[in-house]
Amino acid sequence: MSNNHSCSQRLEDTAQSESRKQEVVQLLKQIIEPTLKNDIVSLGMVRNLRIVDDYIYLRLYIGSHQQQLQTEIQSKLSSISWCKKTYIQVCTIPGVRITLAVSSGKGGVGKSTTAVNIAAALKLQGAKVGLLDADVYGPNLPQMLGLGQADIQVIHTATGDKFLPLEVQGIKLMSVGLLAEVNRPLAWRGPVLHKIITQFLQDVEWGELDYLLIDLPPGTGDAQITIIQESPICGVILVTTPQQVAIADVRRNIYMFRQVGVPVLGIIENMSYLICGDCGSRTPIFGSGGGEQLAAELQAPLLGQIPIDPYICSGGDIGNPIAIGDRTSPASEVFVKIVTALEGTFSANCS
Ligand SMILES: Nc1ncnc2c1ncn2[C@@H]1O[C@H](COP(=O)(O)OP(=O)(O)OP(=O)(O)O)[C@@H](O)[C@H]1O
Repeated sequence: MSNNHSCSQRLEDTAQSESRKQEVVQLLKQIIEPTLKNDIVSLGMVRNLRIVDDYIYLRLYIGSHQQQLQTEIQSKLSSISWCKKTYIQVCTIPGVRITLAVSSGKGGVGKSTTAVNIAAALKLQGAKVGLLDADVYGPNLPQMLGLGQADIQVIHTATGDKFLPLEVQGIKLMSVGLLAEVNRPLAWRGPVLHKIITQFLQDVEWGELDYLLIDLPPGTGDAQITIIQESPICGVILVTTPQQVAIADVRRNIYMFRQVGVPVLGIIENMSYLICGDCGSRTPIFGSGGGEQLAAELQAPLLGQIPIDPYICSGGDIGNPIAIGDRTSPASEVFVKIVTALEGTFSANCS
């Protein structure tokens, strides 16, 4: 009898907690992030929302310029009669306004190449840019920016010891590859991987950045999920090639972002076509239409279609990204178009 009673009491408590949670979510959805013009719940900024007794606990993932959202949340939730207090854990990367992830469903589609060239194109437009190479399975951003194995400096700050990013071509860079021994695979697993990644997210002294681009490992493993859950990512840029098999992998990738609520900002189709040096005609070597199909499916914009260009490959090998090294090339024009769209969305370049 008493067992039945405590059981039904527990069910009642759960139902109450669930209806309170819905009430909180509805109020939070009334708070609009002014630049992105969408509510903070849909933008994935509110995570780990829990109601315990008469207290609300949540994590707020924001850029350095969005601190006022904390006050707005407190004020909005103060109207709830049963709530004694709201506890907000603010998760931000100090000094960083906009954090974006660059992701792909599978390896080798040009995700790192795209991340480096977007960073370079943003830099050329006057933005302060950082690149976090979190591709633990194949960290190659240092090479793509012309850096060999360099020592990472650690500095003492008021909030503890921090890694100092390297600076190359005006772009700040931190890479798991810089911690690895040359020619040795990074064989981190489970808790060690989690710790290294969270340290990377929290313990780098970036200074003031308009954009931090995170080059994610391909696919949907532990490393990706940790980074997405632990960082204030405003949105993800998905890189794919035009063929169907690449697109199927991106679909799995998208599911992972939707779980956390991180919005997909757009699709970039890489290796879309080869331009004939003589007549300028375009040949779709790897098929066509994949990026458009994905964009339609996701209702996200197709930000750009990057041609196959031998300079992209050789520039990547010698550390001279095409967006800097050959600014008038068709590929560079696509990167300019992509960053113009990003700046239109975030209005982050305030220099
Ligand atoms: N548009 C392009 N034209 C010519 N070569 C390209 C192009 N995009 C990428 N490449 C080349 O393809 C190779 C793979 O690119 P990249 O390393 O950027 O892929 P990735 O998706 O980051 O791979 P992974 O995640 O496995 O590291 C590189 O040698 C790069 O120079």
